[in-house]
Amino acid sequence: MAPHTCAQVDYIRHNIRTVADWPSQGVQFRDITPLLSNPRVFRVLIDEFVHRYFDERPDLIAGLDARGFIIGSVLAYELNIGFVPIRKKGKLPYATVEESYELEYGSATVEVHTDAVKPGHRVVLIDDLIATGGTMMAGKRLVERLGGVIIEGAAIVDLPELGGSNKLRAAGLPLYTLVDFSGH
Ligand SMILES: O=P(O)(O)OC[C@H]1O[C@H](OP(=O)(O)OP(=O)(O)O)[C@H](O)[C@@H]1O
Ligand SMILES: Nc1ncnc2[nH]cnc12
Repeated sequence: MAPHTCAQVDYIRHNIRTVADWPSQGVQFRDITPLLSNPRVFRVLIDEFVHRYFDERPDLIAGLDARGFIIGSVLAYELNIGFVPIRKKGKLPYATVEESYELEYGSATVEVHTDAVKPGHRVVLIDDLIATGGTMMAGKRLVERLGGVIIEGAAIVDLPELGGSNKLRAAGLPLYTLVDFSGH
């Protein structure tokens, strides 16, 4: 399938809203909700990821709570494969494994059901954004603890100045991101 063009990536970039000093002073929050509310740009966005993974035939998409659920579940549906939610602690009812990590503005623990990923399953991890990389790294560890094999981590936005994408690549996780934001 056709790879994306600059026009498609620019269209996505221009529909991400930046909110200064939210949720705390000094944070430039990259808000993806305009990508979701406009059906044309939402389709372009999802198609980017569908094209990326169509020939790869992963077994599962694992989405990170909460914004990774929005794009991850639609992507899994389009690829006709299963979706696994990696949730913030305390929301999943069955047996789980968990990992804790630091965020740009706080700390968190995520968990996944122990039967959600089978040994040898080929998994794409997806989220909206990579900042410090802590969330994606925790997702990687969870999938690998269950015996899954991660094809790639994917996100709409990378904030390279926060160092997460470099850290993840150095830890052996290939990454696919559509839009970089640096500075203000
Ligand atoms: O690379 P990191 O430093 O880990 O940061 C990226 C994560 O932070 C945001 O989620 P947040 O924890 O704010 O939760 P939300 O999706 O529920 O809003 C974002 O959606 C990513 O999941
Ligand atoms: N700057 C940012 N914008 C949106 N989501 C984030 N998650 C962590 N840092 C973020």
